[in-house]
Amino acid sequence: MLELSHVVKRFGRQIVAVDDVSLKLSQGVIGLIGHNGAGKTSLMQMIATLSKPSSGQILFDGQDIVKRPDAIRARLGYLPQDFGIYSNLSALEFMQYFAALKGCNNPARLRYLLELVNLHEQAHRPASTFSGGMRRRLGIAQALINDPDILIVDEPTAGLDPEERMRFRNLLAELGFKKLVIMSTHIVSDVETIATQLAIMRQGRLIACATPDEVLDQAEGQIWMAEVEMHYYESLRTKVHILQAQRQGNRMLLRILHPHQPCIDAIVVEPSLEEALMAQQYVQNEGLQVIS
Ligand SMILES: Nc1ncnc2c1ncn2[C@@H]1O[C@H](COP(=O)(O)OP(=O)(O)OP(=O)(O)O)[C@@H](O)[C@H]1O
Repeated sequence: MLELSHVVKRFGRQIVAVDDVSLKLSQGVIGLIGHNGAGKTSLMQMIATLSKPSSGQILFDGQDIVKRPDAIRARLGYLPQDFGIYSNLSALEFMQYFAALKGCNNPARLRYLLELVNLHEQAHRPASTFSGGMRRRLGIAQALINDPDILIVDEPTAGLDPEERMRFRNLLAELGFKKLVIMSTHIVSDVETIATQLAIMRQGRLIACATPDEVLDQAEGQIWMAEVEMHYYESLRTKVHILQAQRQGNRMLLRILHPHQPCIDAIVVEPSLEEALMAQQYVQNEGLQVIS
């Protein structure tokens, strides 16, 4: 459905925000993961036709979206990172406003969407009084007005409380059964349970694209747990990559990233997805140091 081929986005001469990204996506939830400045927003804005690639090509159902932006715009929903609601419109009026902009005249659909995002009981309340999570859910509802095939959501869970986060995740997971949902985040737990694929970006480059299980498999045998004396911890930490250190009296309980047993008594453990992603980025970036 969506095919990116050698996509580059430059800002001026110095900044390469997206660096030679190639990717094929169909339906499901794609978790676009990367630190601040990795290039996630720049990539999403190009897919949403809000900016053009400096080079490379993005095809939607075989059509070049730079040459034919309308082809994808009609089938796209977009929730930007800084989606703000500042007016005194009620939730329903807000939806009606966006529906008019998108040429949709279907009151039943607007009611259905407010129900879908669980805001139907607040339909007449001013949206400016909504919590962060409610605003984002309203943002999703407006992004779905045209029943898009592709839904792009940029850091949608930033600033949400745990319950709102969970609701939001469930909503995106449901949508991902039928549509292509591209969700950017730097919080792994946001996509851990719902992503069918993870696209991992670092400094503009796509360093991996794999299912969560594949990412976990690749880190198998590299995450270790050890309990060590404090003085040993001090020397060990300069030689291996410590993912987590927890003090327990005079000892330290450690989770360590290493290609083989990093110290006596260390036992290999199942990686969490976050650890597996760190393993992947670490290997790509610095290489694992082998201690003798
Ligand atoms: N309009 C712009 N002009 C100049 N540089 C830009 C512009 N937009 C983005 N950049 C730069 O491009 C790089 C990638 O930024 P981008 O916003 O795409 O990253 P991101 O992964 O979405 O980060 P975040 O998680 O903070 O939103 C950064 O170095 C950023 O400073």
